[in-house]
Amino acid sequence: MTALLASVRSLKEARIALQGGADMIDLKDPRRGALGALPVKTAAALVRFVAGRRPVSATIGDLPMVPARLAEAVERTAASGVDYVKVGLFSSPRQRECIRALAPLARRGCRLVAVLFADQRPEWTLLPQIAAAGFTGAMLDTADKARGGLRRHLEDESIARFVRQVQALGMRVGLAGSLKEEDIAPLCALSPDYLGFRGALCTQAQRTATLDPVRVAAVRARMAEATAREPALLAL
Ligand SMILES: O=C[C@H](O)COP(=O)(O)O
Repeated sequence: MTALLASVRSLKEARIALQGGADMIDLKDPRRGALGALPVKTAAALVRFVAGRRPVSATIGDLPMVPARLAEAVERTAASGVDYVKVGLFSSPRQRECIRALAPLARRGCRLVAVLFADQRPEWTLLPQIAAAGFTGAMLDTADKARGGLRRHLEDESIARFVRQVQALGMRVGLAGSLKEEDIAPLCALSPDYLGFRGALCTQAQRTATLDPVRVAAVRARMAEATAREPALLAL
């Protein structure tokens, strides 16, 4: 069943996401970029607030592909107590070096999720290395939120290949990137583990605005409807 990941930046938003039925609480400051990071103290306070009711993930920020900087940011973020740390693999010749630099952290038990960007010609060939480095999951997202959503940049067939490949490598797979309500059914049909949302959950669909309980409920309802159809689709 595809689960609902909701990106939140405050305690008030975390409460709305929990009450609205989000399955994963994702800590992020959308004003600071696609994977904008919250201060570690704020993240730790949010982890205490969620108190195990749902798994919690957090982003490390839109950082340059410098291995030591990523490793340091992952350690700092993990110290907040989150269950998963999301690392953006932005377009760069140093992506493989960065993945290698994070492997020791994965070996020490840090649950890492690699985020590839649909609007930056993501390299599916990185996936085996990501799995071998011990990452728990891989996600697709978009880096430039002004340039349209995931399905504007990649055909559904290509997204389906990503989902299958990540799952075949034994990792959990998530899809995000300015997803709208109408994207939910076609993407749930691909059976990813997570669909991730921020903009669609906010007032006037502005990702830098505040989570709106009415929108959270609408997305939750669409997800419930679409996931109810998943077993039937799988049986085809
Ligand atoms: O991880 C999920 C993201 O926060 C999605 O944000 P977005 O829906 O605004 O692209």
